[in-house]
Amino acid sequence: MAERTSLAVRDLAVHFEMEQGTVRALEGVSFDLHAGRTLGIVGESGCGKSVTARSILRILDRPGRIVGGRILLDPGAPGETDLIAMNAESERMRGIRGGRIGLIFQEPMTALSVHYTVGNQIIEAVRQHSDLSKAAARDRAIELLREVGIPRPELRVEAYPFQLSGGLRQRVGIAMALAGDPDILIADEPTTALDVTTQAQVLDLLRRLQQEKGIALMLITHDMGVIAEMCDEVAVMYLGRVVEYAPVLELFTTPRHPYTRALLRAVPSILATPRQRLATIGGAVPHPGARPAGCAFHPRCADFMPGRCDVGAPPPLAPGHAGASCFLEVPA
Ligand SMILES: Nc1ncnc2c1ncn2[C@@H]1O[C@H](COP(=O)(O)OP(=O)(O)OP(=O)(O)O)[C@@H](O)[C@H]1O
Repeated sequence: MAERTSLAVRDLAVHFEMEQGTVRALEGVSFDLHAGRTLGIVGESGCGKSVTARSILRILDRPGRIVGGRILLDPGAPGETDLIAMNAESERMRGIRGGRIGLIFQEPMTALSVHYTVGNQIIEAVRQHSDLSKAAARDRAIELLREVGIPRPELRVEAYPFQLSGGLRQRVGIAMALAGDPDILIADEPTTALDVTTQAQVLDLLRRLQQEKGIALMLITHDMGVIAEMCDEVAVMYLGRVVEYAPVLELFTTPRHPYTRALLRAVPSILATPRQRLATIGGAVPHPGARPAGCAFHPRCADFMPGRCDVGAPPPLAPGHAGASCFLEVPA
């Protein structure tokens, strides 16, 4: 059966207008999310992973602005919708945010309030995206807590977030993300704040939910171990661009972009110690406001070709096709 593309991001560009000038946080970012599959987005801090997620959900922080591209929900289907063309605060976009597309944060307290019980917060989220009565929504909240593996959910529904451990709180965060019955989930570093054992449990949970529900999952991480364990395809980002896109096995066996190779070299014991965080690679990521000419990675690149890589930008990737945006891929 042909896989269904749930979301297609095309040539997404995001700018932050700062006093010091325009920061081009994203430039020409393209990728697809497919039902039942997981796309990993990986790269060092500041490469644009969170800005990508927040753009899809239309919750970009000011002064961030989407200045180009398309974000197509159900691309090619009769109901295809470009999320960029929608008013971020419109009722329809609010329905999509948390309804069709759920978001799991690194720190679950970003999504939870300290003032209300977890039950009341999930009930509220369920009711925002359905016509259920309060009593039926409460039953649904208990069912969601059970689904995410919270023991004794009929008691825990009355707990306040601060009464739960970090791991249980993240499970509640996942239950909140599932409250609108989404078919697309965006998880932004969902396990970074957790200890190693809890990380493994939360990743298992995400994988199980994704497979059972056929969800299209976009998983943002720094962590090549998480990528290896969880993802079908991977987009490697550097300074606001996707520099390599590949099926996960190809990425680890035949990485094509020197940046991907550097990331993998920085985690030499990847197979021995999964979930190890990326070590830093040589040099620092430049600020997007001071993007180097040519290929932005050239000052740190082991394969730098003077007169080529510092002059023109390598051709961008064709969306959905494996490859690297690098002059090594292009005949001289
Ligand atoms: N609120 C903001 N104001 C100004 N610039 C911002 C803001 N948020 C993001 N940026 C710019 O966008 C770039 C990308 O940020 P983003 O948060 O997407 O990176 P990231 O890859 O998610 O990093 P991390 O792994 O640290 O979360 C930043 O380097 C910064 O220049």
